[in-house]
Amino acid sequence: MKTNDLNVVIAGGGSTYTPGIVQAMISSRERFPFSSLTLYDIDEERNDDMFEIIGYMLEKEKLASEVTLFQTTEPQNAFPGADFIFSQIRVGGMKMREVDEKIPMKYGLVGQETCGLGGFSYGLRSIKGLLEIVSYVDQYAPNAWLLNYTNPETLVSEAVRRAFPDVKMLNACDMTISIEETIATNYGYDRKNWIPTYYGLNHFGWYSSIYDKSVDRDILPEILERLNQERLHVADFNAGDQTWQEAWDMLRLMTKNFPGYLPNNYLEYYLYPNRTIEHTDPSYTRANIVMDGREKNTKEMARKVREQEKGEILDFNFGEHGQYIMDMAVSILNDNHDRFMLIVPNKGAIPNLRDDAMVEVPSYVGRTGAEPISLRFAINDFHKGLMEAQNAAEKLLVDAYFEHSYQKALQAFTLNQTVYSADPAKQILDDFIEANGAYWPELN
Ligand SMILES: NC(=O)c1ccc[n+]([C@@H]2O[C@H](COP(=O)([O-])OP(=O)(O)OC[C@H]3O[C@@H](n4cnc5c(N)ncnc54)[C@H](O)[C@@H]3O)[C@@H](O)[C@H]2O)c1
Ligand SMILES: O=P(O)(O)OC[C@H]1O[C@H](O[C@H]2[C@H](O)[C@@H](O)[C@@H](O)O[C@@H]2CO)[C@H](O)[C@@H](O)[C@@H]1O
Ligand SMILES: [Mn+2]
Repeated sequence: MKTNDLNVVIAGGGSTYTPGIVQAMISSRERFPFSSLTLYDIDEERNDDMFEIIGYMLEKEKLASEVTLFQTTEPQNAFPGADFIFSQIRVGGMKMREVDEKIPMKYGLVGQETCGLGGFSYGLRSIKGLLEIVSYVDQYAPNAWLLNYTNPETLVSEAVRRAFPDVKMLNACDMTISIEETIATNYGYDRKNWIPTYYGLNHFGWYSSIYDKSVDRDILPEILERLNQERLHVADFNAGDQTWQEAWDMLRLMTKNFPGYLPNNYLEYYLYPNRTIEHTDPSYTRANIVMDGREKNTKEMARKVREQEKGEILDFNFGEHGQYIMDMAVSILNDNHDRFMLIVPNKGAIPNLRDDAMVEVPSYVGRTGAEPISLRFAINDFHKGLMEAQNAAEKLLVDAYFEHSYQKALQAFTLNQTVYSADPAKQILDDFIEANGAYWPELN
């Protein structure tokens, strides 16, 4: 494997997260010596905006002569010669995210980007787009590592496992690291000392312990106690974002009612759909907030660069998101065996769960990829029951994708853990078929 002069491709180059990833690449350059960066996107305008912003960042860091920046909408120009590909596409963009969120709400169900039926709608679009990216990697750069952030992670990773079982790919989510960072900054810990044990499906899991090396013991009980006593405030990287404050308040409610474990905040959509519906405005959902915020902000940065405005142009802060994926790349490159939460085939990692479930567990990462840990205990019936039902729903949805099966899609929608009846499941499925059009596979 090449260890310097690395060629990096960002698939979904126009993503609002690209500046954060590039910032992490720049600050990790000694450990991750890259000499070219290619932005690949199907949307030329978004890609060009990002080309301007990233060009400005490289210039500012005096790297413009050391790093060649490319942009392209052609896969045959993007992928050949790549060593690392970071994937963060959003098939259908924010406009379709808005549809995913609003249709279920019309029928009184949770409308969310990755959870519930909105997540299933996004899943059927995203599988198609991500399999395309993996096929380009397979065709043009079979030795490259593909590090994937594209959502919904459990669904896309299940589909890739079936279609490309041998691709060199890691599937990651930044949520656990953001939960840890938020807790650490609120309560005065240094999470660099932590060895967390966590298990679940993506956006559907629990911490069972957090071993702190500085005190040589499990500090999860005291964190749970702190959560019981004190409000958890948004950390600076989500500052001013009311949606995240609501998420942390729901996290506290879950730890109060189901003590002993720290849940992923996304479980609120499955355990308390009534409450999450109550605090969501059905005519102005998260997609609208992001379009009016992060998306406009990115456009504005590109405009300022083009018009050579003076003063502070760069304005973004995604916390550990970029650094987390960069640290994985470094761990592969240097065979570090650092520990990350990854979405991997179970194969005994959770001993009392089916082997072929895609689960999220701590994994050590080195030159040969991910080595997941195996839990030293069987998970409890509450978590197991929730996961088994949700996992079966996800499996059925991926079956529906590959088999073009309406029946399997309806079963998946009905079994989704946010759904109380097959009636709304069918109505929502039919609405989604119409709204997604050619983004979805044909279902017969
Ligand atoms: N795994 C995680 O924890 C995590 C965290 C944050 C974001 N994400 C995911 O990252 C992705 C990007 O999020 P965003 O908010 O920046 O979205 P965005 O819409 O701003 O950016 C996505 C980009 O992908 C491009 N795109 C869409 N389909 C494509 C295709 N088939 N091929 C190439 N490019 C394509 C779009 O044109 C767009 O520029 C989403 O999937 C989001 O859910 C995941
Ligand atoms: O609603 P969005 O698009 O702002 O965020 C949805 C994503 O949320 C999680 O990632 C967060 C992260 O947890 C947060 O702390 C900060 O770093 O921003 C990230 C993106 O907003 C989640 O893990 C992703 O899967 C979601 O796509
Ligand atoms: Mn995530």
